[in-house]
Amino acid sequence: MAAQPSKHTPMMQQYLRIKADFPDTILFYRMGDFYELFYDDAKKAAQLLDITLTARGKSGDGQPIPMAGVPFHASENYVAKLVKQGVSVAIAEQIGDPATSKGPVERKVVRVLTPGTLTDEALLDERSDNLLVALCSDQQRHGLAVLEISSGRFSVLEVDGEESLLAEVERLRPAELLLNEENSYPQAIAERTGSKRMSPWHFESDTALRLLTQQLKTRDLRGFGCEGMHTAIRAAGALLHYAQDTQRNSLPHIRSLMVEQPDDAIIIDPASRRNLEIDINQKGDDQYTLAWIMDKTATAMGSRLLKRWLNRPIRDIQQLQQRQSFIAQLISHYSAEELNKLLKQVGDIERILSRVALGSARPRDLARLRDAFSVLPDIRQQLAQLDTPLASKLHERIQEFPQWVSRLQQAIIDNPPVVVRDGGVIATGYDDELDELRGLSENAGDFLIKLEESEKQRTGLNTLKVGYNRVHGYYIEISKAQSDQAPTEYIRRQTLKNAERFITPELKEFEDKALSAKSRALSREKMLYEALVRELGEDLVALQVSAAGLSELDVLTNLAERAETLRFVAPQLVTDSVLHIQQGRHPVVENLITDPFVANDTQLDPQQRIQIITGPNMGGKSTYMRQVAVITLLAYIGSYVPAEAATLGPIDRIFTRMGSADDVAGGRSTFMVEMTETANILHNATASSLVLMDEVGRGTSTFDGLSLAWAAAAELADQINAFTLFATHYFEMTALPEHHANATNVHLKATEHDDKIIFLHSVEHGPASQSYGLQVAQLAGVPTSVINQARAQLQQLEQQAPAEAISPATATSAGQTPEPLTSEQPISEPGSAAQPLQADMFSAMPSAAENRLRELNPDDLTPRQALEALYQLQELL
Ligand SMILES: Nc1ncnc2c1ncn2[C@@H]1O[C@H](COP(=O)(O)OP(=O)(O)OP(=O)(O)O)[C@@H](O)[C@H]1O
Repeated sequence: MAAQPSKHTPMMQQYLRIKADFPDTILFYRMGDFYELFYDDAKKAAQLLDITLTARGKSGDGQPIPMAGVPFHASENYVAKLVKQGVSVAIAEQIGDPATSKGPVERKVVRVLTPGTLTDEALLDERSDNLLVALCSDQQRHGLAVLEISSGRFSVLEVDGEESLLAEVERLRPAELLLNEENSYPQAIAERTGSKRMSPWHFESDTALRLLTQQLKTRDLRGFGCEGMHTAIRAAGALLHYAQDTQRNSLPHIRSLMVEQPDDAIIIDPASRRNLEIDINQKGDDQYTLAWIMDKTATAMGSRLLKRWLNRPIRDIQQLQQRQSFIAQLISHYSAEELNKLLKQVGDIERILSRVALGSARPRDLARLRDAFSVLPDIRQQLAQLDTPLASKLHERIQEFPQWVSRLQQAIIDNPPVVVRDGGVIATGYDDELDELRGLSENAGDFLIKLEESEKQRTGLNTLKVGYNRVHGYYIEISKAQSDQAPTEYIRRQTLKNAERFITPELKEFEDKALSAKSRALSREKMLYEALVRELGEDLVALQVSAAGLSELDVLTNLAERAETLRFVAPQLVTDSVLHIQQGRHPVVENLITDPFVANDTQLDPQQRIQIITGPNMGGKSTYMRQVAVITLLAYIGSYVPAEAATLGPIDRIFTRMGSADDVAGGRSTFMVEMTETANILHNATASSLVLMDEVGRGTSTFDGLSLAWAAAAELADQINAFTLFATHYFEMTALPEHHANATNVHLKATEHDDKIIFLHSVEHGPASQSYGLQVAQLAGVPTSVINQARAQLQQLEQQAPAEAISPATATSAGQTPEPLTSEQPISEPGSAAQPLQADMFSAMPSAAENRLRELNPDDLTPRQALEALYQLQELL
């Protein structure tokens, strides 16, 4: 990039010296009222910030130096924009005095802002976590360290295999991800916005251990329960070093290390996380997500905790039951509303406390702490009235800080300004010396008026005025006409067109005192303020524990309010392997539609493990399946659920294979995405998993798709035995229960009236009898001419229908008499036999493929065999 530093101007040499320490960071180099950026930094910033790229002087090789600049006063916005795009920024300020400097003024990097280490309120989204994550791997074992620097929460975990790793990264959504250069990662990780590759030495074991024990002030890490977690500890070391380095701070608010065990939580893979729209919808914002409906928390810290809970449902039944009984108490005591009001006054003390720890708390932060602390007694009083173990725990964790309430009330004015720099933060009466200094500078006005009066009288000059300007300080002004009558002790300072200005020894002495009093008052104020922040920092542990307790209280209060408002009930969490939901609802859809929501039952247990769900498009299949997952997820964060009753057994993972989108970035077709997700489910689901499959096989030809769908469902029913909801348009799939006793057919009911389809959205036993594809197309606005043509085509196909049923299970079993194809079946006859709705595709197939397909019995295929068979078929075709 740059030529030899010595060939440059002294200023450029200084720039390059500083830049050498920040190779992967955009350097903002302060020059007067601008921050200037050079070389590649300038090019990159010009592109990312849409600012002009210019050039300055010549570098050693005679080439102009690319340059871009941003005005100093608007820099915050530019920095925020860069950091949001995953770029780190270092800010070099002038720290030397230009008047006395020989050569360029001394400059130093005073702040480094990286996407994962932000603490400034203005740069953070208050209702989402902003995480720094480091990753270190040893073959299939992946260690992750996670830090939220704006709260001090620091945790480690280890997972096996790439799928689990991707699931964790998707859950955490790090703003910045530090990767060990030595390891190789899938594209979704390596090319994530905010990924940074670091040299292996950062991940060195011994250094990690030393750094961690120093930070946590312990001899070893035994007390944290992370023995044997070698890769996670190495990641934690790299992370801590990076955070300390960029913050230039010892991070005193990081005092503990939490270990997250994967088995403690229900695992949700990335695809399911997207499909269930937990706190981000498929478009990437939070509209109509589960969090959107569930989050009415009073504080931003509560909102962040709720999202963490929703993204990581837990499996500890005792803990969940404690949450449930706490919610029950809040409801029966009508305390949710009152608590919500009090918590609103608490605000986001979690982030404020970390700014206290980092020494960057602003005056308004302290005012907010003062207001927060003053409601703690009322909050504790509310808690004391509740009689559950969790209420007692929270009562214990949330402390009162009366000493700080009165101290902050005395110290800080009611509505302090944003920064302490210009003063006016510390209240009168808090410090005598400050009051005296302020008195001196504030009484200046009085003194000058009095001086003007007495001088006028003494000299008899009626044009005499006392004034002040920034260059010459205080002066006495007399008009030109009277100026020759000025007393002899007046010393001339400035001659104007119509007046002369003078100074007197008395005025000079006053000036010295008044001006210095002002700056002394400011520095005294700053000193007092910093001392206050430091002292608060000494109580950090108790304050942080209370903040965490308040966040939890906020989430539980919110869940109680939501349960009441949205008519939820407490689910029963049992150890039996069942999933029984009575009159379940989808909380988001229910709140979005204007028609009444049709509630539905779900019955999955050892006898009925898999539901084959059929019904027309738009009938409500996806909504029904998602509602089961959402109810499960809510139950496993301790929330009440949208149903009349629910009994849920242990769940280890939630899988969904729904919707279909190309992975253009990853170079995978719709079908490939679908199959990858299906393979993941078949490899990882267990008898305690909840599996939702929607239209598996849709992305390929009918027979490939059907065979695969059948094979996957059979595997789930027989081998895996997972709780499975399997929605399909392949009507042949409704024959599955004939072959698998634990499978059952249900369908979404619809009816026809005047040639129009009416969706009833109720889940009924048995397979659907009609697909209504044309009616739905009509409803969607497909032109009548096209619908008519399609109807004619359909009739023709029906007439050509084969004399053989084509369900994959019957394709090989000879001698079965199939039903003729028709679209005029009665609607939803429970238990009616499978009605093949597909046209005969065999006739259109090359015979080799046809023979191969007829040989297959997907019932007996393992997932791998099914995939292999599919590829063979594709080749044959
Ligand atoms: N239980 C219900 N009560 C009331 N309305 C519902 C219900 N379920 C679904 N709906 C309405 O029907 C619409 C379509 O539902 P959904 O997407 O679940 O249908 P689908 O059968 O999965 O359709 P497709 O097969 O085309 O994907 C929803 O957006 C909602 O407006």
